[in-house]
Amino acid sequence: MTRLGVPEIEADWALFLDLDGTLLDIAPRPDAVRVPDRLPGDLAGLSQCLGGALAVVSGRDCSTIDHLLAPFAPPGGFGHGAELRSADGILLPDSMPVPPAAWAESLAALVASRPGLLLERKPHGLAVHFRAVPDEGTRVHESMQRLAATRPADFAVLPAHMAFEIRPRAATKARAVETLMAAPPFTGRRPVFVGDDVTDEDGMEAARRFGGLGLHVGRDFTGGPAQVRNWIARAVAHLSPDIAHAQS
Ligand SMILES: O=P(O)(O)OC[C@H]1O[C@H](O[C@H]2O[C@H](CO)[C@@H](O)[C@H](O)[C@H]2O)[C@H](O)[C@@H](O)[C@@H]1O
Repeated sequence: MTRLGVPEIEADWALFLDLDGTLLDIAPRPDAVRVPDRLPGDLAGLSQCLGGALAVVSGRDCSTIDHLLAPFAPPGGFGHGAELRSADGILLPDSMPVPPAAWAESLAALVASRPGLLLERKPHGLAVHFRAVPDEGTRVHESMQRLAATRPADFAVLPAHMAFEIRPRAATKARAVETLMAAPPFTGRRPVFVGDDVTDEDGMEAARRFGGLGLHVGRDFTGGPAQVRNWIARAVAHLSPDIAHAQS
Protein backbone atom coordinates (compact mmCIF):
# COMPACT_ATOMS: atom_id res chain seq x y z
CA MET A 1 0.00 0.00 0.00
CA THR A 2 1.12 3.59 -0.56
CA ARG A 3 1.24 5.91 2.40
CA LEU A 4 -2.18 7.24 1.31
CA GLY A 5 -3.74 3.80 1.20
CA VAL A 6 -3.72 3.20 -2.58
CA PRO A 7 -2.43 -0.33 -3.22
CA GLU A 8 0.77 -0.62 -5.22
CA ILE A 9 0.28 -1.97 -8.77
CA GLU A 10 0.53 -5.75 -8.97
CA ALA A 11 1.64 -7.96 -11.86
CA ASP A 12 -1.76 -9.68 -12.16
CA TRP A 13 -3.71 -6.44 -12.64
CA ALA A 14 -5.36 -5.11 -15.77
CA LEU A 15 -5.06 -1.32 -15.61
CA PHE A 16 -7.61 1.05 -17.15
CA LEU A 17 -6.36 4.63 -17.05
CA ASP A 18 -8.25 7.80 -17.81
CA LEU A 19 -6.19 10.55 -19.48
CA ASP A 20 -7.24 14.14 -18.66
CA GLY A 21 -7.17 14.82 -14.93
CA THR A 22 -5.70 11.36 -14.23
CA LEU A 23 -2.49 10.93 -16.25
CA LEU A 24 -2.33 14.57 -17.38
CA ASP A 25 -2.80 17.75 -15.39
CA ILE A 26 -5.81 19.77 -16.45
CA ALA A 27 -4.85 22.63 -18.78
CA PRO A 28 -6.74 25.79 -19.79
CA ARG A 29 -7.60 24.29 -23.22
CA PRO A 30 -7.70 20.74 -24.59
CA ASP A 31 -4.78 21.47 -26.95
CA ALA A 32 -2.67 22.98 -24.14
CA VAL A 33 -2.07 19.79 -22.16
CA ARG A 34 1.54 18.91 -21.43
CA VAL A 35 2.61 15.29 -21.62
CA PRO A 36 5.58 14.73 -19.29
CA ASP A 37 8.56 13.38 -21.28
CA ARG A 38 8.77 10.10 -19.45
CA LEU A 39 5.04 9.26 -19.41
CA PRO A 40 4.76 7.39 -22.75
CA GLY A 41 7.82 5.29 -21.88
CA ASP A 42 6.54 4.55 -18.38
CA LEU A 43 3.16 3.49 -19.77
CA ALA A 44 4.82 1.25 -22.36
CA GLY A 45 7.10 -0.23 -19.68
CA LEU A 46 4.21 -0.88 -17.31
CA SER A 47 2.17 -2.38 -20.12
CA GLN A 48 5.01 -4.83 -20.70
CA CYS A 49 5.07 -5.69 -16.97
CA LEU A 50 1.32 -6.39 -17.13
CA GLY A 51 1.55 -8.59 -20.21
CA GLY A 52 -0.05 -5.89 -22.34
CA ALA A 53 -3.07 -5.43 -20.03
CA LEU A 54 -2.87 -1.66 -19.78
CA ALA A 55 -5.59 0.38 -21.47
CA VAL A 56 -6.24 4.09 -21.80
CA VAL A 57 -9.93 4.93 -21.51
CA SER A 58 -10.60 8.51 -22.47
CA GLY A 59 -13.10 10.99 -23.81
CA ARG A 60 -10.46 11.96 -26.38
CA ASP A 61 -10.61 10.30 -29.77
CA CYS A 62 -8.17 7.61 -30.82
CA SER A 63 -6.00 9.75 -33.09
CA THR A 64 -5.56 12.38 -30.36
CA ILE A 65 -4.57 9.71 -27.86
CA ASP A 66 -1.98 8.35 -30.28
CA HIS A 67 -0.65 11.84 -30.95
CA LEU A 68 -0.38 12.71 -27.25
CA LEU A 69 1.14 9.42 -26.08
CA ALA A 70 3.36 8.63 -29.11
CA PRO A 71 5.10 6.31 -29.58
CA PHE A 72 2.88 4.36 -27.16
CA ALA A 73 -0.39 3.38 -28.87
CA PRO A 74 -2.41 1.71 -26.15
CA PRO A 75 -5.44 -0.50 -26.38
CA GLY A 76 -8.48 1.12 -24.86
CA GLY A 77 -11.73 2.97 -25.20
CA PHE A 78 -11.70 6.41 -26.79
CA GLY A 79 -14.50 8.94 -27.30
CA HIS A 80 -15.83 7.78 -23.90
CA GLY A 81 -15.98 4.21 -25.22
CA ALA A 82 -17.32 4.89 -28.73
CA GLU A 83 -14.02 3.70 -30.30
CA LEU A 84 -12.44 0.52 -28.95
CA ARG A 85 -8.97 -0.80 -29.72
CA SER A 86 -7.91 -4.27 -28.70
CA ALA A 87 -4.54 -5.27 -27.27
CA ASP A 88 -3.35 -6.37 -30.73
CA GLY A 89 -3.92 -2.85 -32.02
CA ILE A 90 -7.09 -3.54 -33.97
CA LEU A 91 -9.87 -0.94 -33.94
CA LEU A 92 -13.09 -2.84 -33.32
CA PRO A 93 -15.97 -2.14 -35.69
CA ASP A 94 -18.60 0.10 -34.15
CA SER A 95 -22.10 1.18 -35.00
CA MET A 96 -22.10 4.32 -32.88
CA PRO A 97 -24.20 7.21 -34.14
CA VAL A 98 -22.47 10.38 -35.28
CA PRO A 99 -23.96 13.72 -34.12
CA PRO A 100 -25.79 15.45 -37.04
CA ALA A 101 -23.78 18.16 -38.82
CA ALA A 102 -26.57 20.62 -37.98
CA TRP A 103 -25.78 20.18 -34.27
CA ALA A 104 -22.14 21.08 -34.83
CA GLU A 105 -23.23 24.14 -36.83
CA SER A 106 -25.64 25.21 -34.11
CA LEU A 107 -22.96 24.89 -31.42
CA ALA A 108 -20.40 26.64 -33.63
CA ALA A 109 -22.83 29.56 -33.88
CA LEU A 110 -23.26 29.61 -30.10
CA VAL A 111 -19.49 29.58 -29.59
CA ALA A 112 -18.98 32.34 -32.17
CA SER A 113 -21.51 34.51 -30.34
CA ARG A 114 -19.91 34.07 -26.91
CA PRO A 115 -16.15 34.85 -26.81
CA GLY A 116 -14.23 32.40 -24.65
CA LEU A 117 -16.36 29.34 -25.48
CA LEU A 118 -14.60 26.56 -27.38
CA LEU A 119 -16.13 23.85 -29.58
CA GLU A 120 -14.30 20.52 -29.84
CA ARG A 121 -15.48 18.25 -32.66
CA LYS A 122 -14.80 14.53 -32.27
CA PRO A 123 -15.70 11.59 -34.50
CA HIS A 124 -18.61 10.58 -32.25
CA GLY A 125 -19.17 13.63 -30.12
CA LEU A 126 -19.17 17.35 -29.57
CA ALA A 127 -17.77 19.16 -26.56
CA VAL A 128 -18.26 22.80 -25.65
CA HIS A 129 -15.72 24.11 -23.14
CA PHE A 130 -16.57 27.12 -20.95
CA ARG A 131 -13.46 27.13 -18.68
CA ALA A 132 -12.58 30.68 -19.84
CA VAL A 133 -16.14 31.95 -19.27
CA PRO A 134 -17.66 29.96 -16.37
CA ASP A 135 -20.86 32.04 -16.37
CA GLU A 136 -21.74 30.56 -19.78
CA GLY A 137 -22.01 27.02 -18.39
CA THR A 138 -25.79 27.05 -17.95
CA ARG A 139 -26.38 28.41 -21.45
CA VAL A 140 -24.08 25.75 -22.95
CA HIS A 141 -25.84 23.01 -21.01
CA GLU A 142 -29.30 24.14 -22.10
CA SER A 143 -28.26 24.37 -25.74
CA MET A 144 -26.78 20.89 -25.74
CA GLN A 145 -29.77 19.43 -23.90
CA ARG A 146 -32.10 20.93 -26.51
CA LEU A 147 -30.16 19.27 -29.34
CA ALA A 148 -29.74 15.88 -27.65
CA ALA A 149 -33.44 15.83 -26.67
CA THR A 150 -34.36 15.51 -30.34
CA ARG A 151 -32.67 12.07 -30.41
CA PRO A 152 -32.83 10.86 -26.81
CA ALA A 153 -32.37 7.19 -27.65
CA ASP A 154 -29.08 7.87 -29.44
CA PHE A 155 -27.38 10.70 -27.57
CA ALA A 156 -26.85 11.98 -24.03
CA VAL A 157 -25.30 15.12 -22.56
CA LEU A 158 -22.36 14.45 -20.30
CA PRO A 159 -21.07 16.93 -17.71
CA ALA A 160 -17.27 17.27 -17.78
CA HIS A 161 -14.69 19.55 -16.18
CA MET A 162 -15.85 23.04 -17.25
CA ALA A 163 -17.44 21.53 -20.35
CA PHE A 164 -20.51 19.67 -21.56
CA GLU A 165 -20.34 16.96 -24.17
CA ILE A 166 -22.84 15.25 -26.46
CA ARG A 167 -21.88 11.60 -26.81
CA PRO A 168 -23.63 8.48 -28.07
CA ARG A 169 -25.70 7.09 -25.20
CA ALA A 170 -24.12 3.64 -25.71
CA ALA A 171 -20.56 5.01 -25.57
CA THR A 172 -19.47 4.38 -22.01
CA LYS A 173 -16.23 3.56 -20.29
CA ALA A 174 -17.96 0.48 -18.81
CA ARG A 175 -18.33 -0.77 -22.39
CA ALA A 176 -14.58 -0.44 -22.85
CA VAL A 177 -13.82 -2.34 -19.63
CA GLU A 178 -16.33 -5.11 -20.41
CA THR A 179 -15.15 -5.55 -24.00
CA LEU A 180 -11.44 -5.62 -23.18
CA MET A 181 -11.92 -7.92 -20.18
CA ALA A 182 -13.51 -10.48 -22.52
CA ALA A 183 -10.24 -11.19 -24.34
CA PRO A 184 -6.53 -11.78 -23.65
CA PRO A 185 -4.40 -10.35 -22.14
CA PHE A 186 -7.09 -8.72 -19.95
CA THR A 187 -9.24 -11.81 -19.22
CA GLY A 188 -8.58 -13.36 -15.82
CA ARG A 189 -6.72 -10.34 -14.48
CA ARG A 190 -7.91 -8.03 -11.71
CA PRO A 191 -9.19 -4.84 -13.34
CA VAL A 192 -8.27 -1.54 -11.72
CA PHE A 193 -9.78 1.61 -13.18
CA VAL A 194 -8.34 5.02 -12.31
CA GLY A 195 -10.32 8.14 -13.16
CA ASP A 196 -11.36 11.55 -11.94
CA ASP A 197 -14.60 12.55 -13.61
CA VAL A 198 -18.29 11.72 -14.10
CA THR A 199 -17.48 9.82 -17.32
CA ASP A 200 -15.20 7.50 -15.30
CA GLU A 201 -17.78 6.41 -12.73
CA ASP A 202 -19.27 3.58 -14.80
CA GLY A 203 -15.79 2.35 -15.74
CA MET A 204 -14.94 2.14 -12.02
CA GLU A 205 -18.20 0.28 -11.36
CA ALA A 206 -17.44 -2.16 -14.17
CA ALA A 207 -13.98 -2.85 -12.72
CA ARG A 208 -15.57 -3.54 -9.30
CA ARG A 209 -18.11 -5.91 -10.91
CA PHE A 210 -15.16 -7.92 -12.27
CA GLY A 211 -13.76 -8.17 -8.73
CA GLY A 212 -11.38 -5.24 -9.11
CA LEU A 213 -11.02 -1.67 -7.92
CA GLY A 214 -12.20 1.75 -8.96
CA LEU A 215 -9.79 4.44 -7.81
CA HIS A 216 -10.71 8.10 -7.88
CA VAL A 217 -7.92 10.63 -8.37
CA GLY A 218 -9.53 13.28 -6.16
CA ARG A 219 -10.39 10.90 -3.33
CA ASP A 220 -7.59 8.32 -3.48
CA PHE A 221 -4.63 10.21 -4.98
CA THR A 222 -4.62 13.48 -3.10
CA GLY A 223 -1.52 14.56 -5.06
CA GLY A 224 -3.54 14.51 -8.30
CA PRO A 225 -2.15 13.31 -11.67
CA ALA A 226 1.46 13.81 -10.52
CA GLN A 227 0.87 11.21 -7.82
CA VAL A 228 -0.73 8.83 -10.34
CA ARG A 229 2.32 9.23 -12.60
CA ASN A 230 4.67 8.53 -9.66
CA TRP A 231 2.62 5.45 -8.78
CA ILE A 232 3.10 4.20 -12.36
CA ALA A 233 6.83 4.98 -12.43
CA ARG A 234 7.26 3.20 -9.11
CA ALA A 235 5.49 0.11 -10.45
CA VAL A 236 7.75 -0.01 -13.50
CA ALA A 237 10.79 0.12 -11.21
CA HIS A 238 9.35 -2.49 -8.86
CA LEU A 239 7.91 -4.93 -11.41
CA SER A 240 10.73 -4.66 -13.93
CA PRO A 241 13.98 -3.14 -12.70
CA ASP A 242 15.56 -3.71 -16.12
CA ILE A 243 13.01 -1.53 -17.91
CA ALA A 244 13.24 1.22 -15.27
CA HIS A 245 17.03 1.24 -15.52
CA ALA A 246 16.96 1.50 -19.31
CA GLN A 247 14.71 4.57 -19.10
CA SER A 248 16.51 6.50 -16.38
O1 LIG B 1 -11.89 10.96 -20.31
P1 LIG B 1 -10.78 11.96 -20.23
O2 LIG B 1 -9.47 11.47 -20.76
O3 LIG B 1 -10.65 12.55 -18.84
O4 LIG B 1 -11.22 13.15 -21.19
C1 LIG B 1 -12.33 13.98 -20.81
C2 LIG B 1 -12.30 15.23 -21.67
O5 LIG B 1 -11.02 15.83 -21.45
C3 LIG B 1 -10.66 16.99 -22.21
O6 LIG B 1 -11.25 18.12 -21.61
C4 LIG B 1 -10.83 18.33 -20.27
O7 LIG B 1 -9.40 18.51 -20.23
C5 LIG B 1 -8.90 19.71 -20.89
C6 LIG B 1 -7.39 19.69 -20.83
O8 LIG B 1 -6.92 19.62 -19.51
C7 LIG B 1 -9.51 20.93 -20.18
O9 LIG B 1 -9.06 22.13 -20.82
C8 LIG B 1 -11.04 20.83 -20.23
O10 LIG B 1 -11.61 21.90 -19.47
C9 LIG B 1 -11.54 19.52 -19.63
O11 LIG B 1 -12.96 19.37 -19.80
C10 LIG B 1 -11.00 16.82 -23.67
O12 LIG B 1 -10.89 18.07 -24.31
C11 LIG B 1 -12.34 16.16 -23.94
O13 LIG B 1 -12.46 15.84 -25.32
C12 LIG B 1 -12.45 14.88 -23.14
O14 LIG B 1 -13.70 14.25 -23.36
